Amino acid sequence: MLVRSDFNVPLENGKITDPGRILASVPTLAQLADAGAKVIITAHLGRPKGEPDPALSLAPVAARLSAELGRNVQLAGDVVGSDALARAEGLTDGDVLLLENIRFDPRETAKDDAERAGLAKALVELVGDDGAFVSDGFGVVHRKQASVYDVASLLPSYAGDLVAAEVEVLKRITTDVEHPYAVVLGGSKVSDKLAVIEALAPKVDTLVIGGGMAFTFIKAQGSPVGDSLLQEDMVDTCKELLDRFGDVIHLPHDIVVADEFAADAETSIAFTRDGFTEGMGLDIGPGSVERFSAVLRSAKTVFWNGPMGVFEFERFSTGTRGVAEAIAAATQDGAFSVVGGGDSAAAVRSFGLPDDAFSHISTGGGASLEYLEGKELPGLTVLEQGA
Ligand SMILES: Nc1ncnc2c1ncn2[C@@H]1O[C@H](COP(=O)(O)OP(=O)(O)OP(=O)(O)O)[C@@H](O)[C@H]1O
Ligand SMILES: O=C(O)[C@H](O)COP(=O)(O)O
Repeated sequence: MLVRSDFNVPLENGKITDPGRILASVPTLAQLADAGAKVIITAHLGRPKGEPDPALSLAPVAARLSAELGRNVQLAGDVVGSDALARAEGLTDGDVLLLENIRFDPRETAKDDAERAGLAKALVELVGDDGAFVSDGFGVVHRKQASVYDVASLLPSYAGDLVAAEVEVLKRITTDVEHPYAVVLGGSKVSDKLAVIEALAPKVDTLVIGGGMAFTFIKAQGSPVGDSLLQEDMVDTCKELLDRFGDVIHLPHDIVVADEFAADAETSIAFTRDGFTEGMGLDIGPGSVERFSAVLRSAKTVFWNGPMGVFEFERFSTGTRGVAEAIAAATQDGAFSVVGGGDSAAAVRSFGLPDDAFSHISTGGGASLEYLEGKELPGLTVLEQGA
């Protein structure tokens, strides 16, 4: 049995700082192993450049998964090479084998269909032609990649329990949504996530934008943003979005500016209307936290993806904490709230907020967003079409 999981967890000095995605994957894996399947798991970590990168090895994941499953999880030394093949052949019923980071193989993310198909075939060889595929990495179902998409057309394929549960929750915030509906976007995957704004803006009452996402908009408003994260080629798109949806989009009006990207950086507050020419914006400012919190507290439905700042550094975590607390307060007042994304979930947990402070903590960031956008998710479509 081949299982695609999403173990793309945050790491700090080789240590997993939030095991949420691993824990969410355990029930499906335990069920399969308990039923006596020979379980071969494929997953990615980070964005290696199509070649092995020891810093992005799945070794810490294998160790944590072994502990959570209460079974030894072997880690193959390669993706689909001789070690993976030998280990796969040696599996007995109930054994669990984790393949090394699938993105160490350039075919995983190749644009060329034939290249991806080559890797998918190699994965099938590991489980044998009479094997099956369980797609359980919800966070990655928006990627048309070999281990998510192509392999599903070669084997009988099923959605795992995690994927099914995530889709169920997201359905609830795409149909008959209770208003006011607020979506909060932040984080660093600017080019991925700017594209969803056009689709989401007409559906929501409020679109709060913070984190690295905000600076392309601030530049579009005509203010300099120093060395902040910026998607230069999207500045014109952001101008258009502000023209069309200016009444829905809420941008930070103040920013915490750091003199360098460091935990102990010197900081100052800049007003967005003036901008700043030196340093980089690493958090939303205190005035923005207050304004964003006020609007979020009165929402009846909230979806949040992407931290408001570099929350990993205490000094730049205030904005993310403020937004998290406001959404938790709205939830307590009866709002339906979903927090999505590896780092967003990690942020919430690092503030000591319990998971049940929100209606649902999703393992999908980009995947959830694209689902809400109404986009077809290749990793789900291929399951519906069948092998
Ligand atoms: N102003 C900023 N400048 C640079 N990085 C930022 C800024 N604000 C937030 N970030 C970084 O964004 C990262 C998280 O962004 P990301 O878009 O990956 O969110 P996510 O919740 O993990 O969603 P996904 O699951 O789609 O990856 C964090 O590591 C955080 O430090
Ligand atoms: O973190 C995520 O959103 C998923 O694991 C997908 O990762 P990716 O954005 O690098 O494809």
